[in-house]
Amino acid sequence: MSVVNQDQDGEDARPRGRTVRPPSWFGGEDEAPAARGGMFVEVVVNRAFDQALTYHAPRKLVAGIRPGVRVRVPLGKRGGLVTGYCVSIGLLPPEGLDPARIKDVAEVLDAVPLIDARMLELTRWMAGYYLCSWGQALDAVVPAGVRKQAGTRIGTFLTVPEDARRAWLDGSLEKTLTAKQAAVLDVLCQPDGGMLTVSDVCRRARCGSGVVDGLRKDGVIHTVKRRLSLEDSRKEEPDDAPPPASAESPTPPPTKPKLLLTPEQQKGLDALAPALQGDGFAPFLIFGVTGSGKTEVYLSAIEQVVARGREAIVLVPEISLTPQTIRRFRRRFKKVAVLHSHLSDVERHRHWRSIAQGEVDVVVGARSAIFAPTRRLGLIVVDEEHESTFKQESVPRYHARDVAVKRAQLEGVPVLLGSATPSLESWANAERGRYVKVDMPSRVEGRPMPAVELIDLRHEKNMTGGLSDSLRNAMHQALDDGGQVILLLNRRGYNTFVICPKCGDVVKCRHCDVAATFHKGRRLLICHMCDAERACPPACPSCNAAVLHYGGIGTERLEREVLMEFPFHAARRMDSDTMRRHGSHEEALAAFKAGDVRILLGTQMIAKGLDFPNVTLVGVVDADVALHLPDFRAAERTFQLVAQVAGRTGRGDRPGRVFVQTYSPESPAILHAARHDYESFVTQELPQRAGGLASPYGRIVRLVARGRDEGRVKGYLDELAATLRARAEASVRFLGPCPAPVLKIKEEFRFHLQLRCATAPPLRALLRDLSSPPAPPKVELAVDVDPVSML
Ligand SMILES: Nc1ncnc2c1ncn2[C@@H]1O[C@H](COP(=O)(O)OP(=O)(O)OP(=O)(O)O)[C@@H](O)[C@H]1O
Ligand SMILES: [Zn+2]
Repeated sequence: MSVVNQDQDGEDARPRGRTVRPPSWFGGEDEAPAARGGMFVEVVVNRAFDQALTYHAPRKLVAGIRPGVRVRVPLGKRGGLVTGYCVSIGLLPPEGLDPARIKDVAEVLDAVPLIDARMLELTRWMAGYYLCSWGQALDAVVPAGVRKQAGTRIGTFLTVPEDARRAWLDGSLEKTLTAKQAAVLDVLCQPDGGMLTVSDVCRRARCGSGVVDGLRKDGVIHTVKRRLSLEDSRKEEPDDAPPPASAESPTPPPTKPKLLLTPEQQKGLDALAPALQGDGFAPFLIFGVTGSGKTEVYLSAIEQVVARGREAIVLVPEISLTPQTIRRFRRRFKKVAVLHSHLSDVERHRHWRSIAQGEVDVVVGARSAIFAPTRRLGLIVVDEEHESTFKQESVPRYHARDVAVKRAQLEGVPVLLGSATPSLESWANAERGRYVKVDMPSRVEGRPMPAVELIDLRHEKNMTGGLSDSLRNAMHQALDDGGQVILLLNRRGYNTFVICPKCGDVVKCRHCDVAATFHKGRRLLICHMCDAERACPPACPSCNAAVLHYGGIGTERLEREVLMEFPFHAARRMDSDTMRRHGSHEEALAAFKAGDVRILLGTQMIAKGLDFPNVTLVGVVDADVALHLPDFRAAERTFQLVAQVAGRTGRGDRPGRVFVQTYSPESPAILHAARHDYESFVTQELPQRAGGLASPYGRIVRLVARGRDEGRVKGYLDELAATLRARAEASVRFLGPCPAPVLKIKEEFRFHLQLRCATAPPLRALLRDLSSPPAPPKVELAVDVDPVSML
């Protein structure tokens, strides 16, 4: 039970409206603060500015204040209270600061620190690296549910003050009380009477609450308010609270014996062994083709670490948090916490507490699980390390893989980055000797990689509904042979654009500068940027021509084609339109696993990580979707997507086939993906990056200004760019400012500026302070370090 407010009684009795003592500026009439027995604390608040602020903790708060607890402190001219994190404590104020001008901490919010010293260090690194404030980084680390103490509540308890207790014990008090009042005192002065609510006391003393009220008015008993811990809050309100989301999941009985590692897996594990047994930072890149059994290596590595009494954090992309993945961990470890984005605040708080209390061995989760408050971390694993979803697209714009490497370094533990298609950044780090590369070049059980055929769409005559004759025939064959089929089309909706054949205008979203997508099921045009809907216009909005042409194929249209062509085989579409409901993802994958669904079609959510042995055919309906985006990673993304989806087949006893439909069969990304040849792709792609100082040869910071007034946004970014140019070292290269590839989103115009440099320090020095010129009203500036999205 954590005590937040030990003030006896008073709390309730105080006249309403009286607030906490106003922040005091130490005036001349007071003694020096240190002389009053206080301490000086550095506090970080969630504001855009970077420094920690110094406050004075008065003597009564000193006992409860420690680095990592949250405090309420006055901020600004009016001294309104804000919440911040105490990051350090000292007896003396920082040099040069007039102690007389230091304000008081008003309240300490946490009984135990929410973050430890290493997390403080990690967040400070994040602030410096990602050019955000320390407070913003701290708030990202501690989940909202923990900050709000979701699931706990404040209870009111009765106590007997010391003088009354003595009077009760020597019998002098009893004479002045009625029988019922005496019964109440009797209950409260019992050894277990320390933490009872009014209703507890009334029940035990068999009296009404009026008796208690009378005693309170007479000052014989007092009330205290205390925040109940999660567990006690639950005990107090059994009907109110949801059943505990157990961090310790019921462990399903092991249905399969543990796999015997293949020689290649064993070799990989042997390469990790010294690091797993040692105490030091050791980063590895596990480069293993699809189906090489990387997960098995992670599991064995984690076993070694858990056997030493340490904990492991495993990061996976959110879409890979499938029941299949979770089962694989739960079969092997008793105490697994799964952190996914559907957790309620209360569930997240419970997981967080049980991890912090050392009750969990393995934390499996998406991006933010990298901040899990483990006590004796022994290993971090980042699976599918190339996935762009590890990057957070709001402040702090961190990349969980890179934070994982930093955290491993600070905690002195090994970190495993695994992928069949590593990011070029990680690959370059391995080449430069920063990471140790562990190769797993073949599939388990000697299974061959699937044969890939490229279908050149320029020569295909008979394309309906997105399927070429060859792909169609291959599907028939695979299904007739009892196999299952995966079809990837990374574009949802029915038609991807609506165009006027007369004037050539495309119907756009009313709020964004993008073509609206036709969703036939809903008979609407929908914007994929802002989700705004509009009715299908009866005529061209620009020239009023009566007939509009609907073109471009999305998953909804593909589904219709598949249903018509294969009416006797159950098909399922998986995209964010059909998978809205919580649990629908699991349900669809279960039906596919059971063989009830024979054709699985969808967007990238079906392309990665799935392990279904009966899939004998994969079709990539349009490999070019991302190939021509204005983004230096377009080729890399295309390669990864095609190689990953191709890897979903041939994972069982039967060989797999892959058909890739493309208009660019000579493009290196597609050609090398078809040959499962990562290294040739990289060899070809890296030199393209070097010249432009693109990552991994250069560090990039992208500044995006946005606002409703186009001229103002443009003017501001131009001015900012000019200011920065004047200050920048010669080694910093400027790209822009110019309109962002998507000029307008949700009525806001966007301009961007990229700064590139071979090393990070000149960029950081340049961008630390972006306060001048100040952004005009209603213009926002986003600073994105190591940007992943360029649109
Ligand atoms: N030693 C082994 N013996 C037999 N089967 C194994 C062994 N190791 C792994 N497997 C099986 O091989 C399949 C692929 O393994 P896993 O999912 O770990 O591959 P992966 O390298 O993570 O692939 P991907 O990158 O494509 O997701 C799984 O079904 C797994 O159960
Ligand atoms: Zn829109």
